Amino acid sequence: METEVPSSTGSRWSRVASSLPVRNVQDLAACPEEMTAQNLERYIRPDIGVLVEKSSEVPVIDLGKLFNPRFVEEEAARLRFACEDWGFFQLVNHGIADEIITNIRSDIQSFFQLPLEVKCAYAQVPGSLQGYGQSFVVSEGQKLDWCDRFSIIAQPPQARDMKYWPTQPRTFRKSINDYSSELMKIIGSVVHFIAKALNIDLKLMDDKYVSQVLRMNYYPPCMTMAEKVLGLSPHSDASFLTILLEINSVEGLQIKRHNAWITVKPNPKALLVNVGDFLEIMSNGKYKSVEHRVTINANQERLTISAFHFPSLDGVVAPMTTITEERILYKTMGVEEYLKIFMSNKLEGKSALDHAKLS
Ligand SMILES: O=C(O)CCC(=O)C(=O)O
Ligand SMILES: [Fe+2]
Repeated sequence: METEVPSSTGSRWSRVASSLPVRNVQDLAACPEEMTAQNLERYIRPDIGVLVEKSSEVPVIDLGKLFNPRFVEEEAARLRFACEDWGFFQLVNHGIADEIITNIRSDIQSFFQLPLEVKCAYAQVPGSLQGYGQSFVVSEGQKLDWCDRFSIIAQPPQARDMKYWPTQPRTFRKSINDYSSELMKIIGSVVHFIAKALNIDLKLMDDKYVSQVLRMNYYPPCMTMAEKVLGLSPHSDASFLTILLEINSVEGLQIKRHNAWITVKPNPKALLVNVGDFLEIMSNGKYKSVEHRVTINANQERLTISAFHFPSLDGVVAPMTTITEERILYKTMGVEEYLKIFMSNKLEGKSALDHAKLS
């Protein structure tokens, strides 16, 4: 492996996001004899809760309609409602070529099928955010997620450590690169319509989505106690906007709504977009960064790729006084400072957003 020192932006990211090492769950789940009560103890949650609603549909937004003068007004109103009321929407007619989606799906599946040592080797990038395993493991006693993740910085081009990106499967770098670039275009369009909906100058949002971190999530099935573990603990995203692609249409994502957990039905044609903490702060709470989590299946694995879009680490995010005549509810937050709070053990059960709220 090459040992060149990654770019300074890369190492700054890694200072923000360090994690304690834990065992890979894909490996654990593949060894029935190791699925002992003792080995599973750190994953079992006493508090999963059963308030699950199945019926409600996450709003669907058609990107084609937003670009069509005949439909734009109606569709923009639906976008506004989705961001205010749900914090989530399914983006259809997004325009990414089928081939690009098919390739990223197939390469992520192949990547997670590689032997553990191979995947781990790709993760050993000194001073970089790139990593394989679980993020956010900050204390020895913490409950663990039933999930393995592989993260990389994908944008901006000068900050990514492309030379360390996996070369297996052979087409992986190209698939990641193509998918990442397409998302940058889409996010630009979505932000354009969000700025319109909020009635603010688009320029004020230009710098809010320049960085993109991709996280590929692998949730193994858990035969023995699927209903007692979580793939991902409840959280809101410390991003401006997140775009999720479900790789294999296996259910698992739940959104908190009116104090119940709503299971999102996979839609292979859609990208799932959600408002992150930075957009909540910027919109002075008008748009909501909603809590979500991932549950586990007994027999089927689930795979997804999350794309988190952020301002640059040097940036700040402040509530836009023009959006609202109401009282300012959030502090001006440095992006790096906020991410450090989000990923640190200083939360003491509070959400990172609480640190951004003015009392
Ligand atoms: O994998 C999923 O369904 C959700 C992932 C997610 O919420 C995240 O990566 O922040
Ligand atoms: Fe998330």
